[in-house]
Amino acid sequence: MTTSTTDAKAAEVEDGIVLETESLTKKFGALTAVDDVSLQIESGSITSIIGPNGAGKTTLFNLFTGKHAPTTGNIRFRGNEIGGEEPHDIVTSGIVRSFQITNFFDELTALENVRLATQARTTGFRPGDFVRHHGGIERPIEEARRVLEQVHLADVADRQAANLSYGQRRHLEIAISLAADPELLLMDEPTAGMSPEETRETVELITEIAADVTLVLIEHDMNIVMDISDRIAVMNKGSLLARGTPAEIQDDDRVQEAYLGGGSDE
Ligand SMILES: Nc1ncnc2c1ncn2[C@@H]1O[C@H](COP(=O)(O)OP(=O)(O)OP(=O)(O)O)[C@@H](O)[C@H]1O
Repeated sequence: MTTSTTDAKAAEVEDGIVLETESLTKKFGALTAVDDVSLQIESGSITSIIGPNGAGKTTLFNLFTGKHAPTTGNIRFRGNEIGGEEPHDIVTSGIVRSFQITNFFDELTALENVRLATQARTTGFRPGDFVRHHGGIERPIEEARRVLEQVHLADVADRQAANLSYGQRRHLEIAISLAADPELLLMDEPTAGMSPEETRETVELITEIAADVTLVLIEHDMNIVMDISDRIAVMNKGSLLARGTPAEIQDDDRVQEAYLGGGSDE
């Protein structure tokens, strides 16, 4: 994303709030997975969502991406209600989720994988749709190269995805997400399973990406959470227990209690 595009998008965000939930609730039968959550995500910030197992973090992401429709309550993205919208429409509007599971074609190169994503955005071509032809691919390729550079994979652009290291494959996932030109990127445990070196590189990459894109992370590693977050939202048993800066969260007795009482994810 270019700086001018980012500026233009940021200017459209009222009060600097890019995503807002209001009394958001999701029930699965008798179970309330997300319970009356009102949360604001500021444009340009890194927000980490933390909480013990089963706290509702993934369900919250699934509500943001349209995988689940809210039972009650609202989700507004740049002022527009998106609760219950189709996943594809939500991606198009600017919310993209980066998956921790591999979500690309092993037999294609890194560049080809990202190019499918840039092509999907610029020409309507969908990954997996190899039959229809939608005209020129120079621009998508150019964009794909730029995105690979952004995630420090330019050197391995022509290597098959199958032959990338674990850390590189995870960065390729991030590249594919960025290729959709998101305004808000949701990342689910971006450093899970990584070596300390890969973790360090990924944390660095996340802070670089945050210059262009608003980020919301689900992250279990408290060192990373405290290190990179502007804001932390703590969930417990579906509810938003606390929200604040890393310093505020560290000092919050309710948070300590929830983690000690409810068991942590580690
Ligand atoms: N599709 C579903 N159907 C029924 N129950 C669900 C569904 N998805 C989640 N749940 C339940 O909702 C609650 C919240 O789950 P969720 O996965 O959102 O928690 P989480 O905070 O992401 O946990 P973890 O850190 O373990 O991934 C859990 O009790 C879970 O079993």
